[in-house]
Amino acid sequence: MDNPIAKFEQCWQAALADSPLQQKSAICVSTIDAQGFPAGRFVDLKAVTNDGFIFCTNLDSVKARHLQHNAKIALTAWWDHAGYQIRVVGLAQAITAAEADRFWHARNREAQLASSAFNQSEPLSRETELTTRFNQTADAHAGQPVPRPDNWGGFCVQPVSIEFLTFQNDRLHLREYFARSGDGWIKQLLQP
Ligand SMILES: Cc1cc2nc3c(=O)[nH]c(=O)nc-3n(C[C@H](O)[C@H](O)[C@H](O)COP(=O)(O)O)c2cc1C
Repeated sequence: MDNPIAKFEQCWQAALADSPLQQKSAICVSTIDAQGFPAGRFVDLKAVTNDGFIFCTNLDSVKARHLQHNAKIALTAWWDHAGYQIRVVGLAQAITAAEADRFWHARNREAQLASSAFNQSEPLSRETELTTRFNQTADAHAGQPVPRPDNWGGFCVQPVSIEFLTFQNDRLHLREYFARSGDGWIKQLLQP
C-alpha cells in the first residue's frame, strides 16, 4: 500500500480488533522542551484522517506549552499482539473548537469531570486532593452536562514521515519508511 495514512488506519483497526489491552489506542507523544530535551508520554489516539493524527489534551499542559514553542512532534505506537511498531514525525496544529467539542462529547462523564477538575501538569499539594477536587467538580455539575473547558482541545499531527516496522521473531523486521514528497509519498525499505 502506497498511502501510509491508509496503511496506518488498516494496522490500527487490525490492532484494535483483537487487542488484549485496556488502553487500546494509547500512543507515545514526544515533544521538545525549550532546552531541546525530548519529553515522551502516552495519550489516546482519537482519530486518523487525511490531515493527520488527532489526540486531545489540556492546552495549558506541559506538552501543549512545548508545542506552542516548537510544533515538531513524534508519535510512537507498539502493538505487541499485532507485531507493529509505527513511528510518525510531523508538525502539530491545534484542532478547532468545533472539533474539540465533538471529541469532548464522545468522552465519558468521569473523563470530562477529571479534565474539568484539574490543571494538568500543575503541582498537586496532596494525594487526597484528587478525590476532593473531583467530587467538588461532580457536585458543581450534578444533573447537568459537563461543559468543555476552554483549555481542553487537541492537536492534529500532520505527518512528514511514517515508518512501519513489522516485527519478526527472527529479527528480520520489515521496515517500510514513507517520506512526504509534495502531495505524495516516497517509500523506502530500511534495514532492520
Ligand atoms: C494509557 C494512557 C492514556 C492517556 N491519555 C491521555 C490523553 O489522551 N490526553 C492527555 O492529555 N493525557 C493522557 N494521559 C496522561 C499523559 O500520559 C500525561 O501524564 C499528561 O497528559 C500530562 O503530560 P504533560 O505534563 O507532559 O503535558 C494518558 C496516560 C496514559 C498512561
